[in-house]
Parts: sequence; C-alpha cells; structure tokens
Amino acid sequence: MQPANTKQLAAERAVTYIQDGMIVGLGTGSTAAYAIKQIGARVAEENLQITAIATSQRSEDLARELNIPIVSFEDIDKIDLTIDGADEVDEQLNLIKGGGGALLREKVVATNSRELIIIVDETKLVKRLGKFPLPVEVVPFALAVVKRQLEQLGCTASLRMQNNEPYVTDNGNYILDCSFGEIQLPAQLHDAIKAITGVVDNGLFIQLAKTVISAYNDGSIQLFTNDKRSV
Ligand SMILES: O=C(CO)[C@H](O)[C@H](O)COP(=O)(O)O
Repeated sequence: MQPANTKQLAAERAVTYIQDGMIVGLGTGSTAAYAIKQIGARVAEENLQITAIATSQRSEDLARELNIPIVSFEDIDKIDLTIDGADEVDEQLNLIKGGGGALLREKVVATNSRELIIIVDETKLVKRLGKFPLPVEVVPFALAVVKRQLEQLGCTASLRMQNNEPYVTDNGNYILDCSFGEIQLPAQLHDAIKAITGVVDNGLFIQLAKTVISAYNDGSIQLFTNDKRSV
C-alpha cells in the first residue's frame, strides 16, 4: 500500500472550510501549494466565488495560473480564512514558520485573518519548538549587529544562502536561521527578538493558529483547536 500524501490530505481537508464570498489568505510552501491547487480545482469545478491574498510571489503566481482572483490590502480590510503550513507546531499551537522564507507576509496575513488554519503532516508536531532553526528576517544593512544580538539570546545564527548568495526575501531582506535548541518560553523569545532594531520579524507565531489539521501516514486526519490538542 502506498503511504498517504499527508500534506495533500491535510490541505484538502482545510479547503473544505472555504465558502462562497470569502476572502482567503494563501500560505506558502509545499503543503500550502496543495491547498492552492485544491482551491483552484473548486473555482474551476464548482464555480467557487472567492478572492484571495497571497503570502508570497510564488503562491500568487500559482493562484493566478489557476484563475483564483487575487487582491491586495488596498482592496480589502479583513481576511476571512487563511490556510498555511508550518515547520513546527507545539502543544499550545504556537508555530515556527518561515522555512520557505515567507514569514513576514505570512504573519501580516495571519494577524489580519479572522481564522488561521495550519496544515501539517505528523512530523511537524512537537512538544516544544526549536529543533527547526527559527527564521528571523533582517534588514541587510543591520545584518552583522543583529546577528551578534541574536546570538546573545542563546542561538547560533546562520545567514540563509541560495546559489552561493544570501537568500533575499520578497521584501528585499535577509534571513538568519537561528538554532536555539528547545525553546522554553516562546512568547518571551518572540518579544525579545522583535525588540532588536534591524529585525523585521521572526518565525514564531504565538497563539495565532485557531485550528491545526494534521494528517498521518495511515491516511487519518486529526484536528486540534486553540489551546489544547484535542479533537
Ligand atoms: O512557513 C513556511 C514558508 O515560509 C511554510 O509554511 C513552512 O516552511 C512549511 O513548508 P512545507 O509545507 O513545504 O513543509
């Protein structure tokens, strides 16, 4: 028996929450891409009437290819529902995001959404965040000073590279991937990092997810809501 495509399963379940008339936030990454494809299929097959706002240029390009109408914050106020992936999810549904480099736009969209659904496979569920290095988006001019201050908070920070050049985000910034090990107090760490001048944002998403949909290799799906991981 083929193992289930867990990312696709979680994504397709999340897309069932979308209804006509909604403004939908589109996440970034391989799991979010499955959701965008499924939204495109519903637009084509059911004439689903939605507008969408994307968290990265690549998600926007994919959505446009699939004839999903795209808007910007000039056109809308609140987003009804955002569907996005994550790199880690803890038991309080705090997240590490930004493995795909889109953390800033993802957080702008998440914080302006009435509801954030996170879609993951079981490998992303952890007791405590921190095994996955925390992405921090940094203004290039401030890179060296920010790196030093981040390391004073107890991590090793490495500049994300792509094709032998620093990786540049959709916003023209760099990313420092910060290995803290187990993060004991994620909300405090989030605030301490945000307080460093030259940091644009970091990939800790504290109490932003309302629902996490996790899919398992046996094809089952579990929903976790707000404070506790219970069905
Ligand atoms: O935060 C993200 C992009 O910035 C992604 O949601 C996260 O990296 C998960 O990616 P994938 O679905 O490919 O495992």
